[in-house]
Amino acid sequence: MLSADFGHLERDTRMIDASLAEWIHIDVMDGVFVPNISFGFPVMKAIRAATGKFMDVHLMIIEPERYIERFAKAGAQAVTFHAEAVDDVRATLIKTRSYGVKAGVSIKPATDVSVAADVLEDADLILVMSVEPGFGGQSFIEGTLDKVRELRRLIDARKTGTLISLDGGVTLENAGRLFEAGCDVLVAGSAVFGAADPKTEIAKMLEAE
Ligand SMILES: O=C(CO)[C@@H](O)[C@H](O)COP(=O)(O)O
Ligand SMILES: [Fe+2]
Repeated sequence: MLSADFGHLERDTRMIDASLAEWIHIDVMDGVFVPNISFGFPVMKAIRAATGKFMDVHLMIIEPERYIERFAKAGAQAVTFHAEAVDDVRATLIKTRSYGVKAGVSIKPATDVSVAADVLEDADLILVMSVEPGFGGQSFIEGTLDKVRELRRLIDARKTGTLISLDGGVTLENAGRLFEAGCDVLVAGSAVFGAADPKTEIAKMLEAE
């Protein structure tokens, strides 16, 4: 939703609600963990009120453990924090699950995949960043696909059922090979909202699976 028209947030949320997209992805930025500020609880609640879709909250904030419970109470169904923002990734995942939501951990492009691989048993979702977090509309970083392949192999071998989500620079052109590399979820912002027909664009991306 970062790429939505905030002047018409309800309209854009309802448009995604009527699409084939299964999840709505909410990017929360604090201007400290990343050099950009997006929005917080009131806006998230407005989005929640306009859709029944699964709400996937991506926290790009320092000290995320202070706010996870509030996001869960505000209607999030998955809450993902950044591994780089916490001292103890496993403990934060366990705490997140205790609030009754799916627990996700995200890794920045420069963060080693082992940081996520080490906690698969306690993670419902690994969010692999394929751009530097902070802004929509950036180009996909190819090197991140190796992380997806490695996580796919480990998740299948250890049967943890953890979902792999890829976030940043996803387009209709690359969606097919991202699914092929092992992604379960693709997050697309500018490619959807910048398309002439966003709903058709989403449908075509899903056909690429
Ligand atoms: O978390 C982020 C950016 O930090 C993403 O969710 C982007 O907002 C995705 O936007 P596109 O790269 O698809 O434009
Ligand atoms: Fe995101």
